[in-house]
Amino acid sequence: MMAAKEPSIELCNGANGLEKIVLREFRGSSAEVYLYGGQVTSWKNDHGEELLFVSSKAVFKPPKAIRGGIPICFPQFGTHGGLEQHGFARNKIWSIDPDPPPFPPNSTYRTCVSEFRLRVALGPGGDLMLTSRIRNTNTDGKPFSFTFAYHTYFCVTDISEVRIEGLETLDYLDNLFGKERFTEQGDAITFESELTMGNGHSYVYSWWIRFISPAKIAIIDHERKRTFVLQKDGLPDAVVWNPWDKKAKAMVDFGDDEYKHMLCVEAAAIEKPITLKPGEEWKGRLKGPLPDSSCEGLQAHSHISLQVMAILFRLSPI
Ligand SMILES: O=P(O)(O)OC[C@H]1O[C@H](O)[C@H](O)[C@@H](O)[C@@H]1O
Repeated sequence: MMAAKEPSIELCNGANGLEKIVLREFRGSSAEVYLYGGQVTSWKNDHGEELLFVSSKAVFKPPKAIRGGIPICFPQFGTHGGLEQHGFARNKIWSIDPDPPPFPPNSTYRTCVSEFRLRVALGPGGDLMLTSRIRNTNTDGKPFSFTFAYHTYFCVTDISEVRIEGLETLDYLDNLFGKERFTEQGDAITFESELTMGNGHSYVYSWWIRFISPAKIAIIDHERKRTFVLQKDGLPDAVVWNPWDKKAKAMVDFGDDEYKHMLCVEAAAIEKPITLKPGEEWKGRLKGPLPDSSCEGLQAHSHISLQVMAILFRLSPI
């Protein structure tokens, strides 16, 4: 029998010399987080199987966001606002700061000052949990509003053999059809050819959905007989995305056929932006229990044995 390894946290150089943190757990599960983007790029179970998708063409070079893993979309999801697509958190070099000091009172950072702390935790059984805490640290009394998503890229065996459960009969806004609101009628979302919805509109590649409750989404990979159950707190919306063939070909950092092996299911707060008054804090959590773990296993995170880091960045002065 193999001896159990000690849990460990290691800071090392990743692709293109960018720093990353590697978390390892007793039974062999692991996770990797790049300081660039505060982005999780790998999550492996006890058998060393990769659960997240990262494109073979991903560019690990700022300012291009890393294509895959779990990019953080903040303070704006998509193009809904005046910032670049998905905001700029994924394009920042984050820093490890276990105990960030308060901002100095005479800080030059103004209205949009916010403090963002991310904790990435790997549970003893290999479950992954991401917790974002965002605080409005404005000293001028102004509120701060943002939208947010954990843009999780799951690795799937064959997209045509995947089903998503938990988003049925919910309203969704279609990103390809002028952001019109529809209600999904089907039993579960499948991707048999191109993404099609039961509303007469077909060939839908991208949409987002208001997700009311329960806060669980199951992603079933039939071919591998694997089920991811995604749990989320503080994140009422969900986004499902696969670029499909044409968009895949148009993306420089994505292989032409890689769309068959990935699926983004994103825990998000989009439809109603989060607004924080000065001093207020918001928390958004994503829990990824290991595939095939039972629902009871979702509680295992109360025994987090590795706590990685607190990450702090400040938005640019205006
Ligand atoms: O290419 P990116 O900026 O990383 O965005 C990737 C995708 O993210 C989301 O899921 C959006 O719904 C898509 O419209 C977008 O294409």
